[in-house]
Amino acid sequence: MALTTHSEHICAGGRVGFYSHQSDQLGLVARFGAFIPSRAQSGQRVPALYVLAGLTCNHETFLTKSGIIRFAAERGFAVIAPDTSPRGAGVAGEGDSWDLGLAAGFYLDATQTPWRAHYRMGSYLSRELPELTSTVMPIDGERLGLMGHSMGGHGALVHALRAPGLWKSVSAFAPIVHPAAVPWGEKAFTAYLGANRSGWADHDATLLIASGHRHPHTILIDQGVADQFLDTQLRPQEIEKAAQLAGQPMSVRLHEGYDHSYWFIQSFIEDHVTHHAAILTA
Ligand SMILES: N[C@@H](CCC(=O)N[C@@H](CS)C(=O)NCC(=O)O)C(=O)O
Repeated sequence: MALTTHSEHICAGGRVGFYSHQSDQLGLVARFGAFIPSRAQSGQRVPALYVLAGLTCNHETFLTKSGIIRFAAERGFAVIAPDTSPRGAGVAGEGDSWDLGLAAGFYLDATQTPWRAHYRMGSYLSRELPELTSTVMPIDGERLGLMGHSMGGHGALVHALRAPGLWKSVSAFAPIVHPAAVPWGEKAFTAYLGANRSGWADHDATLLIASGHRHPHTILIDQGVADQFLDTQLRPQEIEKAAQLAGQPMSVRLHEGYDHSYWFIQSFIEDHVTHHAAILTA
């Protein structure tokens, strides 16, 4: 459980830091970012928001660009930002395309050679990292919320629907809601999970809801209408339809003019922190 500290900085009265550790699940050194609010300095354990970034990003991106830290500080929330894929797995060609391999781990455990040895971000996120952060940081492991952007939005929805007892609250920005039916998901799932689509349903939020998975709290989704990936990769109407049919509480908000970038996230991040706070501090 030893952590290596790469840098730490005072921010919004708390501390933001970037760390690495030897991951059992990944079999490699893994990096993550964390914000610990000042409230935790008095020995109090605080709720944590886990934030999952999208394709091409890393463990720094969400903390740096979303503007979340100021709002987390006000609420007394920690923020934990995992990386978006293993690093150093040595899979041939893993850096060749931006939507597969490096920075494109899709928050799942690969079952296919050559990915399966190290591409285990699913178990890393659902088990190893929460255990680690609740052990070495003043975090209350019973009050964890999960949010993400794009590929990270997919990760947030899937993990929260599969483990609502661990992830007590969930929200997403421009998530890939139905990866089994869009090019990003089809490419990644074929490589990581194999061509047999029957194994994909457990990794697709729309299909999870259709097959009976539920989250007890409202799922908040924000989506920009000028997002360049809206119709090809994201299609929030798919999960909205599934949620309506299933009776899953969900709020899908469409925002005219906003694109896929962190400028969009920055514009609505406060609402997401408020959404999580209403559940985690109830
Ligand atoms: N590289 C892609 C875009 C990738 C992209 O937009 N990634 C999103 C997540 S899916 C992101 O947040 N990128 C980092 C950033 O905007 O800072 C392209 O050329 O179209």
